[in-house]
Amino acid sequence: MTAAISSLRNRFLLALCGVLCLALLALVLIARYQITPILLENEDQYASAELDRAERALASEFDHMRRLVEDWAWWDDSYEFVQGQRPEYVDSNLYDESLETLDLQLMAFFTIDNEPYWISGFDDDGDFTSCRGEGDECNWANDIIALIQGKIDHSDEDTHTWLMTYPLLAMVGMSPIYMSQDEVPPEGWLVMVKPLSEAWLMGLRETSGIDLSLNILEDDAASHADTLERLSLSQMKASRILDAIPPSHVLRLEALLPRQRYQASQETFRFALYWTSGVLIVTLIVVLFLLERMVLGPLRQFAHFTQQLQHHDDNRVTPGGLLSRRDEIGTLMREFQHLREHQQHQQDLLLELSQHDHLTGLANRRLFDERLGQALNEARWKRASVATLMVDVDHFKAYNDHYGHQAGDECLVKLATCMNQCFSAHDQLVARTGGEEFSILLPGMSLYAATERAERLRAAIERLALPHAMSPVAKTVTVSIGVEACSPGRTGGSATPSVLMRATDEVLYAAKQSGRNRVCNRETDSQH
Ligand SMILES: Nc1nc2c(ncn2[C@@H]2O[C@H](COP(=O)(O)OP(=O)(O)OP(=O)(O)O)[C@@H](O)[C@H]2O)c(=O)[nH]1
Repeated sequence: MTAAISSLRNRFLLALCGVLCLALLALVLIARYQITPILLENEDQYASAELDRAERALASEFDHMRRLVEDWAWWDDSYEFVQGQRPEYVDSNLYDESLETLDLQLMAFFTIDNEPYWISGFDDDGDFTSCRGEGDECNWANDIIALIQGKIDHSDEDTHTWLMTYPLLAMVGMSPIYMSQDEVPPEGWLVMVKPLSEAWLMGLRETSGIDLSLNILEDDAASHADTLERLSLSQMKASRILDAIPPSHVLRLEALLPRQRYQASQETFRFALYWTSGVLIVTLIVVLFLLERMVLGPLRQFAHFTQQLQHHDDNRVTPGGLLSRRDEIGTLMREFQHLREHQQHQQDLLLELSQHDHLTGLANRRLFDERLGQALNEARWKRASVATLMVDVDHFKAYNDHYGHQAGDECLVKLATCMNQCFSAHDQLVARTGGEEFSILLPGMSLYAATERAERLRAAIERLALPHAMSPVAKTVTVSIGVEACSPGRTGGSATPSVLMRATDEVLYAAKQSGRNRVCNRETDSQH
């Protein structure tokens, strides 16, 4: 789990997914708190405009009613009728078909004193009645008449229209009755009551193009503000209270409206959201792909390379593709390469220092022992012999004491050079294994051959003729050499470095004991 999270790729993936989620969340929040309120406000305005339109359609019905009632009220026959002069007016005008044609429920004439003069209309059972004043036959209309009388009481001498909710839902038109030509005071009032039937409402719906309905609420405390109820995602209901009598019954105009704009806007927003999400996801994939190609892949290759180095595969070549890059990874790789080369150089130097003598540059004891061990192993396997020489400078203490330590050093260097020249084959090794003591490894060489080569070395040193005034052996610097060799036949292939060197040291000791400036091996040693 930790490894999964610590992976750079997974962390990038997580970070980019986080960014994607934040972006989507931001979009949703913008939609919720910025766009949706605007859409809802637009919807409120649209609903209000539609209610205005419905009211205008209703107003044209009022106009129609006004013209109708004024037509009849300003007719001379009507004027004379309310004066009581035209008894035939009833039969010729106020009959059932006449009212049906005009689509009226009731037509009532009032005297100027606000008393009912004549009432014609259909009762609750649809039976037609026409009677004078408030005759018993017209009792069914008493409530309507009382309401109209109340209106007449409070009105000026002008045409009025209004809506009535009780005892029936109707549109009422009321006009003073005038003579058409003469300027005379009104003689009474003509009132027409048109029921707002379902058929009328259908007509209103057709002319307005709005799904309208009129509902009566027995709640005079209802709010007069427009209300909007969102019924579903596709439909809403806008309501407005209309002025109507009596006040105890409230008339509410309701319009069922489609929510096309809201739906279209939502659809558009959803479309934008999907596209944005899509673009973000594609961006994320592209970013991840580029990241993988440009950064993570090379980094993984680099990490793999360093792991191989760690597992001691030091010879591995730094991937050329990474080295040749011109970006930061290329710089990193080149710096790493420089560091590696520097480290390699330091390592070589350390190895050199740890395996060589700083004065003479010859191998030291550590390298000599290592190479001797290898040579013995190889000889065992090849069934070959290995010879070793130990070279000691005679009376070197006296040399030092006489010529000084510095001159002693120089003498040692010259001797080392001479030994190197004498044993320069690639498998031969000259080492400084003590202060003024040297050891020489001669793989594949017999005791005899090694003794002969040792002798040549001794002579070569003698020929150097390095002055040694204090030496009791000679006037020049001389050396004593012990020679030993192990051969498969003699040692059975079981010789070890320490055994061989101890044996060599013993014959060197013998050479010293027998007078110095000589070469000794076990055979010459046994002769002494
Ligand atoms: N100048 C110099 N002298 C060294 C160095 N290493 C060892 N010596 C000297 O070599 C001398 C060795 O002395 P000894 O061990 O007594 O041997 P020796 O005088 O050569 O006598 P024999 O070996 O018995 O012939 C000492 O005086 C050391 O100080 C070195 O690196 N430089």
